[in-house]
Amino acid sequence: MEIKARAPGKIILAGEHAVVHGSTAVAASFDLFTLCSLRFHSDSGEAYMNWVDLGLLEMVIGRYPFYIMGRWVCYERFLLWMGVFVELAYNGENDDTLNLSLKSVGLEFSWSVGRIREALSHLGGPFLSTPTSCSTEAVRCIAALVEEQNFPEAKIGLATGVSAFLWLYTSIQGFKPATVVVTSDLPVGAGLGSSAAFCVSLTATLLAYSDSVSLDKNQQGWLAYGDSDLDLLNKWAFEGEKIIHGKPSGLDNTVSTYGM
Ligand SMILES: Nc1ncnc2c1ncn2[C@@H]1O[C@H](COP(=O)(O)OP(=O)(O)OP(=O)(O)O)[C@@H](O)[C@H]1O
Ligand SMILES: C[C@@](O)(CCO)CC(=O)[O-]
Repeated sequence: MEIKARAPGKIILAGEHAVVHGSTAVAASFDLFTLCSLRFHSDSGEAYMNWVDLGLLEMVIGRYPFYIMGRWVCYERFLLWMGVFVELAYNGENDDTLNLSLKSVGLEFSWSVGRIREALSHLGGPFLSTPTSCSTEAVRCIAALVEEQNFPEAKIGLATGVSAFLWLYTSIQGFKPATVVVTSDLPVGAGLGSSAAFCVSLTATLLAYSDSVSLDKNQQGWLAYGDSDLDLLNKWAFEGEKIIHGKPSGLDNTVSTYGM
């Protein structure tokens, strides 16, 4: 199953920047969105595992030639291995990786989940229902994972977004192979809240896959989060914003979460 979530940008009508120092601001969301989609590889992985298990079993049985109902077993084995190869070809993506595709900024990343676990599992997540700040130690470990990706120098400003992704993903979903694709209508760094829309849409897909929010996934079209779920979403998005901004006021993620 693939889940998609979208979150809008924001515009500040009065109080831009002063809001960071505690002043009141007036802001609104508007109809440019960041869209995030998430698909866990294990959705198709079970079938693949079954074929491999069967294949291994057959390898053992196949060593001993015998007849079943007048036919040689090796005929069965041929069919079985054909099945394994077809399944492997189908599930080319069914590996142990976490893939992040940032379409609108032209960046692609892929980590082995084993490597992410090695770097981050000692931090104690997943935290899911308890929005948790990225500690200095976590920042250091995540920075190592980002550096290993040979981030293009010209786009190094976007590295904070990738760090926020790794923190939100592992804190909410732990260490699962998946593919995440992000597209956006919003220009980056233009004061229109692209970082908040990034954090909100990403968090919304991650939470939608958890038991912490209640969504009727049988409904067609876009679903809306309920009030208490929006609160959890907003708090996690704020933790992502802190990684990107340092000391944000929380206005951007709040407008993007509760906006249109
Ligand atoms: N579509 C996206 N894909 C990846 N990262 C993104 C995306 N949009 C925003 N970001 C992250 O957010 C950062 C931009 O945040 P920044 O605060 O500089 O701009 P903004 O959020 O557009 O503006 P403002 O906060 O003033 O409204 C990027 O450097 C990147 O880390
Ligand atoms: C308003 C904001 O976009 C800063 C703009 O200078 C972000 C924040 O509130 O932290």
